[in-house]
Amino acid sequence: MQLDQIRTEISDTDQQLLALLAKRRQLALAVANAKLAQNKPIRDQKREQELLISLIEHGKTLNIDAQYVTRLYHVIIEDSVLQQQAKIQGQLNNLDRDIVRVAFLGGQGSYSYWAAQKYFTRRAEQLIELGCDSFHDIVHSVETGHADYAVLPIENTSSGSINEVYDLLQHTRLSIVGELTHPIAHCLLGLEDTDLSKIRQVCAHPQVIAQCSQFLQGLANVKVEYCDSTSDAFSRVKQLQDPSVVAIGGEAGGDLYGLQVLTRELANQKDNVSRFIVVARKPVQVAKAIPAKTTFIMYTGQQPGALVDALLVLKQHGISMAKLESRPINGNPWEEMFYVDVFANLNDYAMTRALEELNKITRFIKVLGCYASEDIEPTQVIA
Ligand SMILES: O=C(O)C(=O)C[C@]1(C(=O)O)C=C[C@@H](O)C=C1
Repeated sequence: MQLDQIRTEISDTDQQLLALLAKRRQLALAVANAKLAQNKPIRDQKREQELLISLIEHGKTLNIDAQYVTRLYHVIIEDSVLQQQAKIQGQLNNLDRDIVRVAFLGGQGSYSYWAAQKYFTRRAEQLIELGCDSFHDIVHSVETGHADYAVLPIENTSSGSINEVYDLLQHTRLSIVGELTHPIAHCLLGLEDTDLSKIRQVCAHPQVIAQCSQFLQGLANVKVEYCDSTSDAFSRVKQLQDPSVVAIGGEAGGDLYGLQVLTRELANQKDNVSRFIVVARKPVQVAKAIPAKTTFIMYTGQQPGALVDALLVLKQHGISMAKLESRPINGNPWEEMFYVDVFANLNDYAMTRALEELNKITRFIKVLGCYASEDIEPTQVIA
């Protein structure tokens, strides 16, 4: 066969694969409704294990190795579970809207832009993108009704918590209605004729600079320019048309600005992932069929053992904590507000009781939201 002929067949095969994946998605959505009717949880790890084992076996007869099958399967199952969750949440909260207005940091190509695309592609026909210059403006645009949702980065595996976002959550009446994680693969990006040895200036967002600190320390005589967002860094490089000026950001984002990848994997940690939260004016309920997280803030006071006592309440009700963070309270030096993420639905009996008890022993407590957990653990195959 000629090269062109073979390629045509490959393209045809890929189209068939896509059509089959689309069909599988539709079947998964039908399963979601059947499960709701039968009061069953969305995730069924036993079914996943059986499927994966049988696929691995079948793969062997087709000369497809187990690792390849497993990798593909993880992607397919993650999509299946997230599609089902989004559909059920949409139905429960009457969220099925054609057009949503979403505020996020930066413009097209910023990491927050991709996170917003990823989250809402399962939830809306059309996105109106409202890029903002600061976290404050993002929150404000939802508070004032200019946007329906905001997507905000809250933590990163390399640079840790994003304090500015935590502080904004303390003072807003918005609720957390969703979360997602997004891999952050930092690259050095520049104009086509950039010579790595002649770089003079690197443009990046402060969070990105923190996540790539080790790489940046290794660059001698290079000025680091702080930018409002990753997309701001891209547009500066594009506008300046100076090959000695480069940006740090994601490859897909840089591509939108015609920038070339010069080096990859700049983050201090290999697994560089950011967690984003989605906030809105109205809280949502999470269906029982879906694993939920609840986030609340509390001020315990400074008496000895106050935090331990509060955490013991969670323990006594069998509630696991996903994260504990503390932030200073404005105007009260050395006093701390605690932010607690727990694996629990706000409507669970245990969670209701725990909050009642916490209410009695803390000086201040406020629920920031209850939302579907999008942490989809890969299917475990028991050897
Ligand atoms: O069969 C089901 O119960 C489904 O929900 C479908 C499916 C899948 O996509 O294969 C997805 C999630 C479950 O954990 C198990 C399997």
